[in-house]
Amino acid sequence: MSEMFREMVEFFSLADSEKQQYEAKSASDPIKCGNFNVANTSNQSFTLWREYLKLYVHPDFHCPHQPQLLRDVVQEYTQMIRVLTRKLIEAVCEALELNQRRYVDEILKMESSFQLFATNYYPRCPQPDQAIGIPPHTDHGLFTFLIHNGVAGLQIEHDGKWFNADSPKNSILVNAADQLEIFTNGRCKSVKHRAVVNEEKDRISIVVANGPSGEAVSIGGLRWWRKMGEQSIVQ
Ligand SMILES: O=C(O)CCC(=O)C(=O)O
Ligand SMILES: [Fe+2]
Repeated sequence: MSEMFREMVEFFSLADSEKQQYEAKSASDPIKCGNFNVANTSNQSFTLWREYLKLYVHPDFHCPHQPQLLRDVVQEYTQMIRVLTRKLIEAVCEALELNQRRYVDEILKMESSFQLFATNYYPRCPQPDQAIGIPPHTDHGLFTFLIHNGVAGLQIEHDGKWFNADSPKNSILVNAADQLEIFTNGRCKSVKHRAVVNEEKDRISIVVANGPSGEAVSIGGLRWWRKMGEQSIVQ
């Protein structure tokens, strides 16, 4: 993990001219970075205090050439996360008495699953109450896996209130995401969260989002819930 944080610090320290080639042009760019802008969501305007790098890493792997070791560490880490995702989906199927083989192998197609690697760099902010790292949102995919450099910032919404949700350094925090909520027909709720910034320390978080295969989506689960006499949470 510490190697990955080192590589990420190195990436964000690259000259702007080097990073510019990856500047986000469209949402589907396989490698994209960006920084400090204003976001408008649900009639609210936020000043975003962060720099980010996002990579599509599975089924096709994309990564900048610099810094040199980045490719290897991202490849190793995301491969390990795919194994973990599969185990967690198997556990969810077991708990809900869904046929694992059918859902994990045939429908979710974890071998060709979609995977996104994202790093957020939140420099210390002179006016933390006037800015935000990332505004409130839920993540796409089945699960997201989050690690950070030991600086607090993640908050989770529960019953309309925000709570600090900082995991210990060197641990992986797992969040349920949108397609898991659909797949389980609402039993696992996609967690609404945001990242706040602080005046004292730079923060880095590394987030890996794992979805089912692009061609599979989690429709299989829906058919199952309908068969069991439940109304699906999506049409
Ligand atoms: O930095 C964090 O703690 C949250 C990051 C996040 O929610 C995201 O990248 O989707
Ligand atoms: Fe998120």
